[in-house]
Amino acid sequence: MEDDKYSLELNVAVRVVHMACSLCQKVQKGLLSSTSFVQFKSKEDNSPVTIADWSVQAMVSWILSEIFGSQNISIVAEEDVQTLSKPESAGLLEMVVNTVNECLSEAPRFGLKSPAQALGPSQVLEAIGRCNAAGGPLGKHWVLDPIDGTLGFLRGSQYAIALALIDNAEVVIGVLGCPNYPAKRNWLVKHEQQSHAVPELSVTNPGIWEEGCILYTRTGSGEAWMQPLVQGDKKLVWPNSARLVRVSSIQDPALATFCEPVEEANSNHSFTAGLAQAVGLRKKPLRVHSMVKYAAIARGDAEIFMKFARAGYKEKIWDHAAGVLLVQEAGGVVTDAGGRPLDFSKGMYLEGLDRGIVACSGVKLHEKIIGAVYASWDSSNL
Ligand SMILES: Nc1ncnc2c1ncn2[C@@H]1O[C@H](COP(=O)(O)O)[C@@H](OP(=O)(O)O)[C@H]1O
Ligand SMILES: [Mg+2]
Repeated sequence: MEDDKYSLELNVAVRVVHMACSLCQKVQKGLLSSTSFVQFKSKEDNSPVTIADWSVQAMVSWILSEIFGSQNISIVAEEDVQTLSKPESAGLLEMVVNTVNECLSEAPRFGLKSPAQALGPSQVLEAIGRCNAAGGPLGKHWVLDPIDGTLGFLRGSQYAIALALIDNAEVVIGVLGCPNYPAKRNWLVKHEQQSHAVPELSVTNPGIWEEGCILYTRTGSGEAWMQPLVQGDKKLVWPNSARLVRVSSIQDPALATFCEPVEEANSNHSFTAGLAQAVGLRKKPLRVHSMVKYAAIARGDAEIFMKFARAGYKEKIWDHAAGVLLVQEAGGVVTDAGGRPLDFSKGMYLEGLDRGIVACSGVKLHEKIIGAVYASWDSSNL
């Protein structure tokens, strides 16, 4: 691969995800310290959406459009603009506009340009609405989950900002912002040792949470990088003490840690418990909201991530693209439960996904899990 291929895209993506992390941290602090109504359950599946989801989507869309040209880019992102456009949402829209403008005014701190004038409501709505591209097999598509794990965000726990670039069906760039996942190595493992009874990764000591991290990678590089978040009002200096991360070298199931969603509704915990027993995993599952699970595998803090959604649920590309590339470039393997690569060519859904998703630090653990799925599927209720 040419060394500089996608380098501008990667550079912009990392900077804009830093901005998004800063935005989310501010909104999360506000959320946790007040009872004001900033949450809005609106989606068809009744999942929560907050002013931070819309604000991040508007801000990222505006920056990408400024740099690459709004006519030239295709963005596939989670949030739609309908709810926010309704007259009864005027108060919410005002909060979003203010949040977006506050964040954009700080763009120079992250090496990007602020707008000449603050954006108005119609510009903000337009930026959100522009992210309704369908994706598909041809051309370049940016894929954004403005806040993945909104439930974790609302609970003051783990969430992620995920931005990926797909080029002709291949994920070529992956950037994951993890504002509550400290850059300190082995932090997760230490946390686990301190909280035997609570397998969910949650906020226990706010002091150590201040430093989140951003992980990023480029296809074919064989490298994944981590940067600490920019603190306070400091400037982002590239490459801002970025360091290489790598998957864990543990191959013995007895020593391996497996991650899964916190919510039973999003993945069948008893099925994965059966798989864990079948392959000889001894540790309790580490339950984490959002794509921070992919970050944990890429950083070597855990070895396995499994997700088995209920039959009929269609996984979305923005929930996986960035994380999958990060794990792969950091040395790991990600497939569906049939052992096939995930197909990012079919639009917003991972069409044809076989049963579930299995991400591992290495092929040996991966083969064991896939083998156990084959052995136990017919007797499961899934
Ligand atoms: N019934 C379901 N089954 C599986 N995944 C679901 C689901 N409902 C929502 N999700 C997805 O799971 C994501 C959260 O992942 P996790 O459970 O691993 O934390 C949600 O992302 P958002 O929070 O961005 O909506 C959503 O995309
Ligand atoms: Mg999501």
